[in-house]
Amino acid sequence: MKQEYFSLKKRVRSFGYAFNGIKILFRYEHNARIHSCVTILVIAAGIWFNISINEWIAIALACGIVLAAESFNSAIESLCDLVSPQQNPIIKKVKDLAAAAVLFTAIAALIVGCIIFIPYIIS
Ligand SMILES: Nc1ncnc2c1ncn2[C@@H]1O[C@H](COP(=O)(O)OP(=O)(O)OP(=O)(O)O)[C@@H](O)[C@H]1O
Repeated sequence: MKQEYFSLKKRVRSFGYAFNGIKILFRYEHNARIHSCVTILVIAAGIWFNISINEWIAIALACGIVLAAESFNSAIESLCDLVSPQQNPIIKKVKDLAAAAVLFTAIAALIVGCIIFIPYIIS
Protein backbone atom coordinates (compact mmCIF):
# COMPACT_ATOMS: atom_id res chain seq x y z
CA MET A 1 0.00 0.00 0.00
CA LYS A 2 1.26 3.50 -0.90
CA GLN A 3 2.37 5.53 2.15
CA GLU A 4 0.75 8.98 2.32
CA TYR A 5 1.17 11.88 4.72
CA PHE A 6 -1.79 12.61 6.99
CA SER A 7 -3.99 15.28 5.44
CA LEU A 8 -6.88 16.84 7.39
CA LYS A 9 -8.40 18.07 4.12
CA LYS A 10 -8.47 14.51 2.78
CA ARG A 11 -10.01 13.17 6.02
CA VAL A 12 -12.78 15.79 5.82
CA ARG A 13 -13.36 14.82 2.17
CA SER A 14 -13.66 11.14 3.24
CA PHE A 15 -16.40 12.16 5.70
CA GLY A 16 -18.14 13.87 2.78
CA TYR A 17 -18.07 10.59 0.81
CA ALA A 18 -19.52 8.73 3.79
CA PHE A 19 -22.34 11.28 4.13
CA ASN A 20 -22.98 10.90 0.40
CA GLY A 21 -23.33 7.14 1.06
CA ILE A 22 -25.93 7.87 3.76
CA LYS A 23 -27.80 10.10 1.29
CA ILE A 24 -27.76 7.33 -1.35
CA LEU A 25 -28.91 4.77 1.23
CA PHE A 26 -31.98 6.74 2.28
CA ARG A 27 -32.82 7.97 -1.22
CA TYR A 28 -32.74 4.63 -3.03
CA GLU A 29 -33.02 1.85 -0.44
CA HIS A 30 -36.58 1.43 0.79
CA ASN A 31 -35.60 -1.01 3.54
CA ALA A 32 -33.22 1.62 4.97
CA ARG A 33 -36.13 4.07 5.14
CA ILE A 34 -38.21 1.49 7.06
CA HIS A 35 -35.30 0.87 9.45
CA SER A 36 -34.84 4.60 10.04
CA CYS A 37 -38.58 5.04 10.74
CA VAL A 38 -38.37 2.20 13.28
CA THR A 39 -35.27 3.87 14.78
CA ILE A 40 -37.19 7.15 15.21
CA LEU A 41 -40.10 5.29 16.87
CA VAL A 42 -37.67 3.48 19.19
CA ILE A 43 -35.99 6.80 20.15
CA ALA A 44 -39.42 8.31 20.85
CA ALA A 45 -40.33 5.29 23.01
CA GLY A 46 -36.99 5.59 24.84
CA ILE A 47 -37.72 9.23 25.67
CA TRP A 48 -41.33 8.42 26.64
CA PHE A 49 -40.33 5.62 29.02
CA ASN A 50 -37.24 7.51 30.24
CA ILE A 51 -35.00 4.46 29.76
CA SER A 52 -31.62 4.19 31.48
CA ILE A 53 -28.17 5.08 30.05
CA ASN A 54 -27.32 1.37 29.61
CA GLU A 55 -30.59 0.80 27.77
CA TRP A 56 -29.81 3.78 25.48
CA ILE A 57 -26.40 2.23 24.75
CA ALA A 58 -28.01 -1.09 23.80
CA ILE A 59 -30.61 0.69 21.61
CA ALA A 60 -27.95 2.86 19.90
CA LEU A 61 -25.78 -0.19 19.12
CA ALA A 62 -28.74 -2.26 17.91
CA CYS A 63 -30.08 0.47 15.60
CA GLY A 64 -26.60 1.42 14.34
CA ILE A 65 -25.71 -2.18 13.53
CA VAL A 66 -28.95 -2.71 11.55
CA LEU A 67 -28.36 0.45 9.47
CA ALA A 68 -24.69 -0.48 8.91
CA ALA A 69 -25.72 -3.97 7.76
CA GLU A 70 -28.33 -2.42 5.44
CA SER A 71 -25.63 -0.17 3.97
CA PHE A 72 -23.23 -3.10 3.40
CA ASN A 73 -26.10 -5.09 1.86
CA SER A 74 -26.92 -2.26 -0.54
CA ALA A 75 -23.26 -1.91 -1.51
CA ILE A 76 -23.01 -5.64 -2.22
CA GLU A 77 -26.27 -5.57 -4.23
CA SER A 78 -24.98 -2.69 -6.36
CA LEU A 79 -21.69 -4.47 -6.99
CA CYS A 80 -23.56 -7.66 -7.94
CA ASP A 81 -25.76 -5.73 -10.38
CA LEU A 82 -22.64 -4.26 -12.00
CA VAL A 83 -20.75 -7.57 -12.17
CA SER A 84 -23.68 -9.66 -13.38
CA PRO A 85 -26.81 -7.89 -14.62
CA GLN A 86 -27.98 -11.28 -15.95
CA GLN A 87 -29.25 -14.11 -13.72
CA ASN A 88 -26.43 -16.02 -12.05
CA PRO A 89 -26.69 -18.62 -9.23
CA ILE A 90 -23.55 -17.27 -7.50
CA ILE A 91 -24.96 -13.73 -7.52
CA LYS A 92 -28.18 -15.11 -6.01
CA LYS A 93 -26.13 -16.78 -3.25
CA VAL A 94 -24.15 -13.57 -2.56
CA LYS A 95 -27.28 -11.38 -2.47
CA ASP A 96 -29.20 -13.81 -0.28
CA LEU A 97 -26.28 -14.12 2.16
CA ALA A 98 -26.01 -10.32 2.39
CA ALA A 99 -29.77 -10.10 3.00
CA ALA A 100 -29.46 -12.79 5.69
CA ALA A 101 -26.87 -10.60 7.47
CA VAL A 102 -29.41 -7.76 7.66
CA LEU A 103 -32.07 -10.16 8.92
CA PHE A 104 -29.76 -11.43 11.69
CA THR A 105 -29.12 -7.87 12.91
CA ALA A 106 -32.82 -6.96 12.67
CA ILE A 107 -33.82 -10.03 14.73
CA ALA A 108 -31.14 -9.20 17.33
CA ALA A 109 -32.39 -5.58 17.47
CA LEU A 110 -35.98 -6.80 17.90
CA ILE A 111 -34.89 -9.01 20.80
CA VAL A 112 -33.03 -6.06 22.41
CA GLY A 113 -36.13 -3.87 21.93
CA CYS A 114 -38.43 -6.48 23.49
CA ILE A 115 -36.11 -7.03 26.49
CA ILE A 116 -35.96 -3.27 27.13
CA PHE A 117 -39.49 -2.12 26.38
CA ILE A 118 -41.75 -5.03 27.43
CA PRO A 119 -41.10 -4.47 31.20
CA TYR A 120 -41.88 -0.72 30.77
CA ILE A 121 -45.06 -1.48 28.83
CA ILE A 122 -46.22 -4.07 31.42
CA SER A 123 -45.57 -1.74 34.37
N1 LIG B 1 -28.41 -11.39 -11.05
C1 LIG B 1 -29.10 -12.23 -10.29
N2 LIG B 1 -28.93 -13.55 -10.42
C2 LIG B 1 -29.61 -14.43 -9.65
N3 LIG B 1 -30.50 -14.09 -8.70
C3 LIG B 1 -30.70 -12.78 -8.49
C4 LIG B 1 -30.04 -11.79 -9.27
N4 LIG B 1 -30.47 -10.58 -8.85
C5 LIG B 1 -31.32 -10.82 -7.86
N5 LIG B 1 -31.48 -12.14 -7.63
C6 LIG B 1 -32.35 -12.78 -6.64
O1 LIG B 1 -33.50 -12.01 -6.45
C7 LIG B 1 -33.57 -11.56 -5.09
C8 LIG B 1 -34.07 -10.16 -5.08
O2 LIG B 1 -33.09 -9.33 -5.68
P1 LIG B 1 -33.07 -7.79 -5.51
O3 LIG B 1 -31.80 -7.27 -6.03
O4 LIG B 1 -34.34 -7.24 -6.06
O5 LIG B 1 -33.05 -7.69 -3.90
P2 LIG B 1 -34.16 -7.16 -2.91
O6 LIG B 1 -33.58 -7.30 -1.55
O7 LIG B 1 -35.49 -7.82 -3.13
O8 LIG B 1 -34.23 -5.69 -3.40
P3 LIG B 1 -34.22 -4.33 -2.61
O9 LIG B 1 -33.32 -4.48 -1.43
O10 LIG B 1 -33.69 -3.37 -3.63
O11 LIG B 1 -35.67 -4.09 -2.24
C9 LIG B 1 -32.16 -11.70 -4.53
O12 LIG B 1 -32.10 -11.90 -3.16
C10 LIG B 1 -31.69 -12.92 -5.28
O13 LIG B 1 -32.20 -14.07 -4.64
